[in-house]
Amino acid sequence: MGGAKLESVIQDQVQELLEQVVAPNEGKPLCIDHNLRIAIANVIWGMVSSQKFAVTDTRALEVMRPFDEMSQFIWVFIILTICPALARLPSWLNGLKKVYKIFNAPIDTLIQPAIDSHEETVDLRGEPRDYIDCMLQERSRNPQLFTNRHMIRSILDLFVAGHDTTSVTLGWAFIYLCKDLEVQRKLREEITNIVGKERSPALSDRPRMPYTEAFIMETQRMANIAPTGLEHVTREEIQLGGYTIPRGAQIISLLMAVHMDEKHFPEPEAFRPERFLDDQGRVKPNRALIPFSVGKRSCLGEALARAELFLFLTGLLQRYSLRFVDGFDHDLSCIQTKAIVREPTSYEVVLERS
Ligand code: HEM
Repeated sequence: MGGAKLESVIQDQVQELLEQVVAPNEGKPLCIDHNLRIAIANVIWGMVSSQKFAVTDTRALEVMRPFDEMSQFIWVFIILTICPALARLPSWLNGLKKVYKIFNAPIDTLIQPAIDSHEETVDLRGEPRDYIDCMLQERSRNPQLFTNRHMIRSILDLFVAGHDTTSVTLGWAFIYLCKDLEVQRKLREEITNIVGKERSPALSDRPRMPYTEAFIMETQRMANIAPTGLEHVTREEIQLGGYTIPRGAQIISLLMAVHMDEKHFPEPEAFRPERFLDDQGRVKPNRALIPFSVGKRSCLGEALARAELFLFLTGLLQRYSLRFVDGFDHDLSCIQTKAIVREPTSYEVVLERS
């Protein structure tokens, strides 16, 4: 799927969010988080299948349900890790039956039917319409490369890696905007100056919007939604910072430790987009900002995530100002049960047309 098509998939979701969710709730307390989660799931599903879902349609979000409910049956995996032989018991005895049922539901109702219909309509030599087409074209060139199960698994990977990460980052961005109304004013001023009110913000506006860019960078630095990278294994012995790390060692990078290091970011606890701007107000990159990690196995969805963050934020702030409900202030605390993604505790915002 080309960049322009992906941009319009995101813009559609932003417009629907504004028209169907925000407009009817103008001036009222709104927990926008749930609708953001639907919109981001729909963007991923649009990229995977070209199917367009309305922002009130939760079918794509259902793909995330098993992962959201994982804590309920995590004990099954713990017991099977301690005693792998139990996996050979019938699934109704070792608890796996319930796990399979929950995981298979979105595969049976959404993912497999989409793969089946793509198999009937794909042009194996033509321009791929979406991710499923790309996979089918690749498999036609090399049938041994992967199976149907691999394909389903890789679609689930896109949801797991690309869903909470993006929607939670937006959730933090709204908190920072409500906590610092001066930052919000500057951001909205830049949107008005560069985009105006007549058309929707586009990715081509981005190079001319350094304050917005700096705001997103500072949000990612402070929010640290992925405090660590994924696990990696060293392929050979390396020397690092005076330590010898043997071949085959498991490595997890602490991205948050870099973002909160005052050597790289003075007064790291302060939210200051200006730290990413030079004297002339141009974006000043900092190599220590690594929310997507670094190297060959860094985030595969960085470009998509950055496009989503920009278009959702600017689309919303173009038309609305945001504030917390009277008398409320978020203390930047996170939900403790989410082990991988740092998610803020819930809050409501009031959106007023500007
Ligand atoms: C703000 C949003 C996002 C953040 C902060 C983020 C961050 C990260 C981080 C830190 C890693 C681990 C890299 C490492 O261990 O070295 C990662 C991996 C990955 N991300 Fe993202 N991500 C985001 C959005 C997305 C999106 C939208 C997608 C795709 C739809 C995606 C797909 C992936 C995949 C597939 C990997 C594994 C890459 C590999 O192992 O080669 N991410 N991401």
